Amino acid sequence: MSDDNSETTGSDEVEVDGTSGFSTDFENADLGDEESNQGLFDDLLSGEPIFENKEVLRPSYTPHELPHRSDQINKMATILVAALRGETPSNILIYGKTGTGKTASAKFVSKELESTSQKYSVPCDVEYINCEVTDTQYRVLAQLANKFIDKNKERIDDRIADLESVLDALEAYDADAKRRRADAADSSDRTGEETASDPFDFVSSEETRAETETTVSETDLSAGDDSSDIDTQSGDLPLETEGSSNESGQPPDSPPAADPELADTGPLDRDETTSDSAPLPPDHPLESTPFGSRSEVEDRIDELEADKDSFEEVPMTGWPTDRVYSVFFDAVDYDERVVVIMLDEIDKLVEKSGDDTLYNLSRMNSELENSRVSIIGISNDLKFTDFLDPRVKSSLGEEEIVFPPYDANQLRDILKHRSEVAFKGNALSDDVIPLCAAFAAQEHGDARRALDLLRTAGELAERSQAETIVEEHVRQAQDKIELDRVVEVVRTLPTQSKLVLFAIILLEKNGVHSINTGEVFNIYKRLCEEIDADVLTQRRVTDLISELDMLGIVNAVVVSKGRYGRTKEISLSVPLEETEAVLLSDSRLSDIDDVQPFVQARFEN
Ligand SMILES: Nc1ncnc2c1ncn2[C@@H]1O[C@H](COP(=O)(O)OP(=O)(O)OP(=O)(O)O)[C@@H](O)[C@H]1O
Repeated sequence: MSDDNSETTGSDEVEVDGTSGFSTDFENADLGDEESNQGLFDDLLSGEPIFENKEVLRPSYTPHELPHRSDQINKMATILVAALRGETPSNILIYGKTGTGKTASAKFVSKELESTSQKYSVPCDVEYINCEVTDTQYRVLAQLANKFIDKNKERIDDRIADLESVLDALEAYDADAKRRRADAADSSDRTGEETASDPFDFVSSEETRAETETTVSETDLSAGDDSSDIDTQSGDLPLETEGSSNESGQPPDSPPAADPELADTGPLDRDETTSDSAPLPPDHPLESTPFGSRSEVEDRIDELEADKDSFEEVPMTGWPTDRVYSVFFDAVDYDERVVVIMLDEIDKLVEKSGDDTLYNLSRMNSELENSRVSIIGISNDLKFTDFLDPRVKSSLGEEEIVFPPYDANQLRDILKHRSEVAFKGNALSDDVIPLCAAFAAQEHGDARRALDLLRTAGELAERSQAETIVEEHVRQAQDKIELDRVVEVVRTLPTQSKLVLFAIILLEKNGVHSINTGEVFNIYKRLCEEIDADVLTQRRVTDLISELDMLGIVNAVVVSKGRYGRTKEISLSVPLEETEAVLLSDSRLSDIDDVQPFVQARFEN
């Protein structure tokens, strides 16, 4: 490239001189950009977009409405309402095939549960874990421990803020008292009369309530409980447990704490130094608190700060599991509350690391003092409980909720709801939703698949700059999704299976129909030799062919050959060229250059 400026600017008209060189270059660069823009994006931008909001068709979107799931949602709510009464809800196992709305429904219910618990100031936390991602006991416990530590810290901050505002109120109250005292002294000086007693003497917050023998009214106590139920040593207010429910005299559905903020200051706030006489005046800032003096409030703040500092986050690896468990346990039990732990894809956790996590979680309640834990397990494998310890199995499956597959009509409703938000006014032709619903219902009533189809059809229509989505787009979308699935399955096959599949492809490519196992085996052997791979026995290769059949990549049918016995006839069930391309993208298989001779040699053995 030349150093000459006039050349690099690409325009002869531009003069470059020592003084104006910079600005001329700059202007020219703009011009150059404009000229070099070939409108790559302009065409695409010019078409009216079909989508109003594509995000609502993505799996990550949580819908506000879940048609055809009200039975399951109501059943979950009926079980979980116990948490709002301070009782422990039964554990729930949710089953159903993929895409039947299990996760969406469980998340919907837990959102409602949390917001209702906030509305009534009943402490209840829901934690969601996807066990496909978090699939060992260590990781599950560490993630839960850290989440509860964060929640505890947040609550402590709220409590400290509440207590600080009590201190502020005390200060203002004292200042006011002082001022009024001074006013009173002034006026008595002026009248020359002696004040018999100072009406504000006893209300100064500098003095302890113990000194003035004041008391805390019963409504000051958290959750409106009868004070006789409070362990005056620890200040704990035990949650109702089986058999002991209602011993506190609090009806299960009684309204929550009269003053949530102060109830929230925690079990330790109950004051042991209070006595029964001489109540504080009703407008005193400590009147509605369990504290007897400013210093008690300050001590409580210090205590909370110390608690906060004592929490130690669990690292994602490296600790012994029992230490992680104990941090998790303490974090959960720090506060009085009901905790619902939602374990999605719970079968993956059991498959990967056994049932220890579930065993530990399900026996926690017998040891927890302040809180209670309830588990919701979600699985699309109906048989995973067969691998569980019987104790875990019976504890986890206290309640079971089944999510049946959607039929085509139900899928149609679901798609209709979403499409109203997802697409522009007339973007859908009439037959699109019924066709997407029908395809997905054939699959196994999978709403995710139906939504994917609709979104992909929309994208294909958008790409072809069509104004409306039509049936053809849905069919193309179906092929594309199917191909994407095949590509993913083939890409992740083990090398030996890839070699078997490659052998089948080579035979098909060379016009061999009704391929039998022996033919596949001969070509497979040659391919192995070519890339120096171990050669499996013909019996193993037959097994691999059956696996490919189960994955839907090949079709293997047993046919009778009369007196020659029975044989398998194998054919490819996926598009040949695309599958071959995926196989050849594997670096080992791409070493095979000229495959023709192998196929020609197939009858030689
Ligand atoms: N009744 C419904 N109404 C609206 N959308 C739904 C409904 N059921 C499922 N969906 C949507 O279908 C998709 C899949 O649902 P979800 O993730 O809840 O399925 P799942 O049963 O948990 O599947 P998996 O077992 O594969 O996790 C999500 O995008 C969800 O929003």
